[in-house]
Amino acid sequence: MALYMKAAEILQKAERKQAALKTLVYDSKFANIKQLFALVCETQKFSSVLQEIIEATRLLKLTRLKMPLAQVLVYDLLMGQGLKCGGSWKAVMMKHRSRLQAELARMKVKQKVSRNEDLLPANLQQPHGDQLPRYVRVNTLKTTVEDAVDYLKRDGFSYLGQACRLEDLSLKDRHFVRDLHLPELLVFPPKTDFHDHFLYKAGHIILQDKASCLPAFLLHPPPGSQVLDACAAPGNKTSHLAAVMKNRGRLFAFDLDAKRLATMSTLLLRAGVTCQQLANQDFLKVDPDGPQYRDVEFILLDPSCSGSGMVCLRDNSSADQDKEKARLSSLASFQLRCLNHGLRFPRLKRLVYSTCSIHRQENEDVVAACLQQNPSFRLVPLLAQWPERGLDPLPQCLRADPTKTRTHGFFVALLEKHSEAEDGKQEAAVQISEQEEATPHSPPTSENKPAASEDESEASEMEETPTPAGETDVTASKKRRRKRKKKKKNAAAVTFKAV
Ligand SMILES: C[S@@+](CC[C@H](N)C(=O)[O-])C[C@H]1O[C@@H](n2cnc3c(N)ncnc32)[C@H](O)[C@@H]1O
Repeated sequence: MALYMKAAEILQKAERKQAALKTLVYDSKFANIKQLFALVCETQKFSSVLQEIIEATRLLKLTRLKMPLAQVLVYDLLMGQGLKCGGSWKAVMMKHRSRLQAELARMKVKQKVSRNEDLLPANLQQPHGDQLPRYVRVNTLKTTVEDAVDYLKRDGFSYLGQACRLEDLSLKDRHFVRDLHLPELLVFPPKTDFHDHFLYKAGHIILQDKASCLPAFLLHPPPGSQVLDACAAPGNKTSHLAAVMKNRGRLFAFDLDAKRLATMSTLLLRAGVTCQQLANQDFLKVDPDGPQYRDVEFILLDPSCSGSGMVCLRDNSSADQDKEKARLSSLASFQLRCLNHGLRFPRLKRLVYSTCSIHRQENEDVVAACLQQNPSFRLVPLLAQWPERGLDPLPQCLRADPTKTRTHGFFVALLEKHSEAEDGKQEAAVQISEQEEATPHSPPTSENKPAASEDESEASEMEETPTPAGETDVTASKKRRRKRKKKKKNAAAVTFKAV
């Protein structure tokens, strides 16, 4: 019953606009956050349907329930787990079950539809959280993709190989594939639950939406580098960065929220991350010229945003449009300040900016304003084969979207210092030689083109990868010198532990 009470409390607070749904769930300290989050999201999504059922059956009058709790209970009874969590209200609700079911059936007949989904207003009928594939990032700090695949096969999942098209990500039963864009990502049918799985509990796999894996993949700091994650908690991208860096180098991670940072510390420990230095600090107050940070070359900036891309968090109410406008404008100005601040780090080479927002105001507008204020930086064109581009005039950036990319809504831009563009190809070559030779997908640097290939799947594997075969001898010898230099640097690199 605690689950239902807590969900009702959160829905009521969200209705009063006390905070975003996600924040309320996060701050609730409820034991099973995932379960609570799913219940709250779904109840909110169906709230107009649930309200109609409750009113038509006069449930509030007959039971003395209040609307938010009634909505949660009716949702779980008719569309969810069937009130498996029990509690004192279960017996009461069971008495009214037939009438509630009959009312739901009557609504479907009236609207000539067969699924609960079809009762939703048109703007809510797009794919949502639990219809998206379950993405699983293999944590290469603890295992390999091959070993994870073998383990999952032995566990009864059926591996269909490498996906070649987006359609291959529509999976059923216990089938799974390797993602077509991100090499360490496995894709399962929606709602596949790994929370009790050994690989998850042991930190061998991380449950992370595909779009959210893009920033670390695209930034791709080489092992041994100095990297900064500006707004880091709860740390999925931080652990991904550490995996890309092979735990070598230094990874500064900041967050303002002490509680989220504490959660992050636990997650990083489970993921086997050792190169991090966490700080409960305002990123905007970090001194870019401070001696600690003067060698920072890569920054991941994933600041607070409206969360409008998170499918189950989409607020479809038309109320308070003025408030929403003001909120977006304040978020955008915070995001721009963070971005400008990030570009002040003296040795910065590349910065990746991402949001889980679908609003132009928080995405292209912020990046365009920043580029105007920082002419020494430019955008790196990202993954040529990614189907959803940044809005005009920034097609170099990526957007993600449930229908076009089968992910939550997301935005990513990669900014690079002009001077870096010149040796971008060499840098990429060094990175590639330092990664496993066989790594199928490599992230882009500026100006490189997808390698030509007649085989479509091979082309997608070689996406945005400069062709090492095309290097001149001079490039190759520079590469060797750089590699030797880097090896020396790595040997001297200090590994920081979480504080
Ligand atoms: C979108 S979340 C980051 C998610 C994270 N990158 C991940 O992948 O797990 C934004 C985070 O920024 C933090 N934050 C907001 N303002 C900040 C600031 N001025 N300095 C540092 N962190 C900040 C918030 O507490 C929140 O945890």
